[in-house]
Amino acid sequence: MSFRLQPAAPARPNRCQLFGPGSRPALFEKMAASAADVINLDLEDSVAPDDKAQARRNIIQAIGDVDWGTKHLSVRINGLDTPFWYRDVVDLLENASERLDQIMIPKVGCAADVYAVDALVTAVEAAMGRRKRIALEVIIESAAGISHVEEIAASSPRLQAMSLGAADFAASMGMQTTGIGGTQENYYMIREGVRHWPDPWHWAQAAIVAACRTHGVLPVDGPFGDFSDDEGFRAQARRSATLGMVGKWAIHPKQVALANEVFTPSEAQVAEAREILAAMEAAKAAGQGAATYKGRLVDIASMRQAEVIVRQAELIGG
Ligand SMILES: CC(=O)SCCNC(=O)CCNC(=O)[C@H](O)C(C)(C)COP(=O)(O)OP(=O)(O)OC[C@H]1O[C@@H](n2cnc3c(N)ncnc32)[C@H](O)[C@@H]1OP(=O)(O)O
Ligand SMILES: O=CC(=O)O
Ligand SMILES: [Mg+2]
Repeated sequence: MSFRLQPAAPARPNRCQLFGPGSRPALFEKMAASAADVINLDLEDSVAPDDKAQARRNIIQAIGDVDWGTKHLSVRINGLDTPFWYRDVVDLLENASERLDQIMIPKVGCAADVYAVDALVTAVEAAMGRRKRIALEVIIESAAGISHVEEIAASSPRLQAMSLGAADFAASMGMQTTGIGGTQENYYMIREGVRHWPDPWHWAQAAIVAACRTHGVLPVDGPFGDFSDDEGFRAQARRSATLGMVGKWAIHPKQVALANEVFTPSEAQVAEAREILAAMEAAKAAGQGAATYKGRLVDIASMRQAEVIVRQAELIGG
């Protein structure tokens, strides 16, 4: 381990981020009543250009009027390549109540993109005398974003979370698919005549997790478009959780329970983690750094692995 300790990511649950278009205010109360940890009110790609101004007004009003409980409340602004983003930031921070927790920046391609939003947020916060410091989250969803993922993760002390946006990522990379996340029919290997489908998102996810863990940011898996396919969602989410991601987006309310299920460690996982910690405490007391647990090696690294699971459960209240 480097002498620089790995910074901890923000200690808040982020198992599911539920999205809804800012142009459909009828959904806001339903989003607030959901079991998602994070709410993303959208001004970007789910809102048509002619509806952007009204969507901003809807969101500003709802931030103050709706009871969001303890949810982490985030608004996705428009990308820096559009004429909309600066007005999104200015209108939100001049007019929305202090209930707003976070701004999500889509299509981030380099650290300077985050710097630009941070500078504007900082200026408007100061001018308005806002007391709550707004957090930032970013979406990695372009070739530039994944190429600069590490500098983006290090770009601002406001940065709390980073998601993979599979739809725009696929488009930017020129991937031959219209699917949003999940297994891709033509991405397969053949062994002895049998097809196997590897995960085309794996490397981007692993790069995001490494960048996030280096800089104390929460790594999150983005959308899974086919909301009729529960098992497909589960499989994608389980792969993400196994790689170190803390949560996943829901683009339909039926995906919230699926994400919460996968990103909440099961009772069996937590019990096993606690048993490993106990086995290692006993080993240490006996002057040993390694022990046998259920016929397999556990050592001091196993304690760090077990602690990840116990910490996740404690964060969620398990
Ligand atoms: C690639 C990306 O950028 S993804 C992120 C941006 N995209 C989004 O934000 C899209 C979010 N999702 C949606 O807009 C919608 O869920 C859609 C368009 C996919 C489907 O909408 P609908 O056709 O209304 O869905 P459906 O009829 O299945 O809805 C079932 C119920 O869930 C409600 N519902 C639908 N979407 C949401 C939502 N996002 N949040 C909360 N409730 C919702 C509906 O109002 C309906 O409620 P009811 O039973 O009380 O009538
Ligand atoms: O914004 C999300 C995406 O998948 O694109
Ligand atoms: Mg996108």
